[in-house]
Amino acid sequence: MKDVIVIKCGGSTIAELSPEFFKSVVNMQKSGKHPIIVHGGGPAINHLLEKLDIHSEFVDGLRKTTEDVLNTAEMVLCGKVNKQVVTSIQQAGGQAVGLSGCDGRLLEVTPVNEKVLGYVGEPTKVNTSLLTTLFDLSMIPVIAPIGLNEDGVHYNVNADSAAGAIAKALGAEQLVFVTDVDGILKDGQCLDRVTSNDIEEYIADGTIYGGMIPKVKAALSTFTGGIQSVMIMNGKSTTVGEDGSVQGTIIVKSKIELSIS
Ligand SMILES: Nc1ncnc2c1ncn2[C@@H]1O[C@H](COP(=O)(O)OP(=O)(O)O)[C@@H](O)[C@H]1O
Ligand SMILES: CC(=O)N[C@@H](CCC(=O)OP(=O)(O)O)C(=O)O
Repeated sequence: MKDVIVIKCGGSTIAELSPEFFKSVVNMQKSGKHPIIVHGGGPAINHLLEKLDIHSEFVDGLRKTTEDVLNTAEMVLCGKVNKQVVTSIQQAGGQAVGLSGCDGRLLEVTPVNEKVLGYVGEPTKVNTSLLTTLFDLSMIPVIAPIGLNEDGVHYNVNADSAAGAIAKALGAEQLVFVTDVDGILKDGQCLDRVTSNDIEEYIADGTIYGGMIPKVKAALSTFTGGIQSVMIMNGKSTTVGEDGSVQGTIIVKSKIELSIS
């Protein structure tokens, strides 16, 4: 769907996003685009897990999720972070509706690897008509990455995967990852151009690790959905133009390569 811009706001940077950032999202909508925010909240989840003395660890950027971890993640993402983002948009003059992937069965998932990761889900189905209905009401959807399976069991979903699946399902015009680094770094330099083969190599040799892995995987997965460009950018310096253009560093331009805009 033309004019849909999916903006994934990482937990690494969400607290630092400026009022101007949210104003630019609202202006984007006023100019006829349909922005959707998908947010993370990894550091806030870590903080509450530590307070509750619940152990958690990551495997290739995905959090191993026991029932206690799931309950904590859901409380933080849906109860706290989601409502903070909704409020920020409303303070910037827009109208926003906060949803998790469970609301309206927005994000149906299957387990990624129940044995290793527990309650971690990979999106399989997106309720796109719920999102387009919100567009018709001039609402900006703000989505927390908790999904559910066919039986209604809740799963923790990496926010990058959720954003990729939503962008792909809607045939979005653009997918933007707002995070705490300028783009994909190698030996301290931000890379201009990265092929899908490079991505495999960089994951294998450790250049791309941790939280960057779900981002590049989500970026690659959107290509089959017709996305033309995926950007990774630093939330500390992010502004979004009214036309949906984003001042950033890296664009995935085709099915196989990332390149600077
Ligand atoms: N090659 C890479 N280039 C840049 N960042 C990388 C790379 N490999 C791993 N990372 C890590 O990915 C992090 C961003 O992912 P993450 O911490 O999950 O942020 P977010 O909450 O925004 O999703 C960076 O802060 C960095 O530590
Ligand atoms: C399965 C999985 O890893 N879920 C993530 C969901 C939040 C998230 O993705 O937050 P960021 O965008 O800040 O990384 C987690 O529990 O941290």
